[in-house]
Amino acid sequence: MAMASRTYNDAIDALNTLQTPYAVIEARRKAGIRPDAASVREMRGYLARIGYSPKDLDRLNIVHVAGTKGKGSTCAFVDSILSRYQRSGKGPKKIGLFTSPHLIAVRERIRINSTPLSEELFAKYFFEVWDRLEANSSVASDMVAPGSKPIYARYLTLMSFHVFLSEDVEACVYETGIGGEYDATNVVERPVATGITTLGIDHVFVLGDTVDKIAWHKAGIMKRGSPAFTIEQVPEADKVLRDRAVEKGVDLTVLGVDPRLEGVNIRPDALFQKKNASLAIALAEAALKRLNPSFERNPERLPQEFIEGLEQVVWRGRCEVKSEDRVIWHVDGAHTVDSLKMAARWFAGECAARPDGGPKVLIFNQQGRSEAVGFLEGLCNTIKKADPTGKGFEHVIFCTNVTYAATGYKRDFVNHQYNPEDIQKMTQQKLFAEKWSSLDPSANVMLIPSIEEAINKARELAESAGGPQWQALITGSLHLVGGALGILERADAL
Ligand SMILES: Nc1ncnc2c1ncn2[C@@H]1O[C@H](COP(=O)(O)OP(=O)(O)OP(=O)(O)O)[C@@H](O)[C@H]1O
Ligand SMILES: [Mg+2]
Ligand SMILES: [Mg+2]
Repeated sequence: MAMASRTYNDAIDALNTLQTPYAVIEARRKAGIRPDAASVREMRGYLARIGYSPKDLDRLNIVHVAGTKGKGSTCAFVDSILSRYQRSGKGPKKIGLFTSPHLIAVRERIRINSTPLSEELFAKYFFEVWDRLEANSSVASDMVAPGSKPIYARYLTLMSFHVFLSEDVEACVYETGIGGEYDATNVVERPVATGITTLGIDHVFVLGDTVDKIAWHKAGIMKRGSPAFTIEQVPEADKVLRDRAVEKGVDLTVLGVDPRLEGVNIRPDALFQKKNASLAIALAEAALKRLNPSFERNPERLPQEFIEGLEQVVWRGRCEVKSEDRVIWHVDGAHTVDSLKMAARWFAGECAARPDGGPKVLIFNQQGRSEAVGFLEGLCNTIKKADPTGKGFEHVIFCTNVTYAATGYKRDFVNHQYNPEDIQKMTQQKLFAEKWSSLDPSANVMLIPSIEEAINKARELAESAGGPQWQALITGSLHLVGGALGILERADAL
């Protein structure tokens, strides 16, 4: 692709061409083609094309995190703890953080010292990788097809290595994309530590439909010579993790909630988050030990840097509250059965603390996952049960992930992986609406095409009703939540 102009927007447009189109995804699904070891071999080939070997990645001192839920939160905790050591002059001078998916803009997936890469630097590194891939298009052709480019998520992973190596980052925290064994990030051979967060069911087509199959994939990031940590898991998952650790000769520690968290203000104040925090503590301790041999773990209490790092972490789009004149918005990007239960409990708790609050409104979407209809029952029942009057959501809005009514998607959210016709016809949302009406016939169920219009609808209803502030929950998809935050903050929110 010849490109005269090389702005951030040009980079995002070029990146979007690397998305696997919906038709190809469907064809693969039908043929039963799943990622396998070829994906990591391919990443090694691309690394060679941009001038690196997997050994170069050792310089980055990577903490590698896999899991079904809580990866991003755990990574953010580790990053935040390391950054406190940096400030006190006892930690790495530059810290990299690689997470997915993005909430508001693609560039937030690659951070240095907790700050998303600037648009300028993103564009610069994006096109450097692009040019190197083209200039060396036949290098390592035994590993990867000549002239090819990595698909979207793999391109960003590749680019992150180039960014962090070019910027002399001294420690990095990496979140896996999907799974572990065959994930693009698993090109990392010598991490400083690996962590596996809570396991559950997600990405069934790629990873399998039972938690033991899923655990097998996630365990693929554990590496001999690097300490591995996980938190208590359901027995089937626990067994697979332990068996694979033995097979690989890895020292795996299974952690309970860290008793040193007593008195530390973890938000939200929920067990799942304390588990994420406990895992993050162990990972940060392992990383600090590796970076600074004089670092000593204190088994009695957490150092101040840990406490501040945990209490002051910023991880957007998870359990966020925004109060407006007429509506209190609760925003959470949960999008699996288990995480939606957590989000529902959190919202129920917030409402219970406000017994005089107004009617409850739900804005929900989950695009492209047919099983998402099954997410609704738990959400509906949790809210009903938690309310002493038995009232659930009085108004329920299903919308698409299209950001704006007039201008459509923000560029960073263009997604070719979904069937455009389904979005146009709101096929998925109609299924949600039918299901909800059967779960709660008294709810006012609405179908609204864009996020902007859905938010405005809730505002209008609350405005015309008067009375106490309404209580809204926006959940089901990170794209929905990212778009909603941009609208609620009337800005790009980054
Ligand atoms: N340990 C956990 N167990 C269950 N739910 C969790 C856990 N940690 C976080 N969640 C829920 O999952 C949502 C997503 O959290 P987070 O971004 O940390 O996960 P992730 O593993 O990075 O997810 P993704 O698959 O989207 O990358 C949060 O909003 C929260 O409600
Ligand atoms: Mg996921
Ligand atoms: Mg994530």
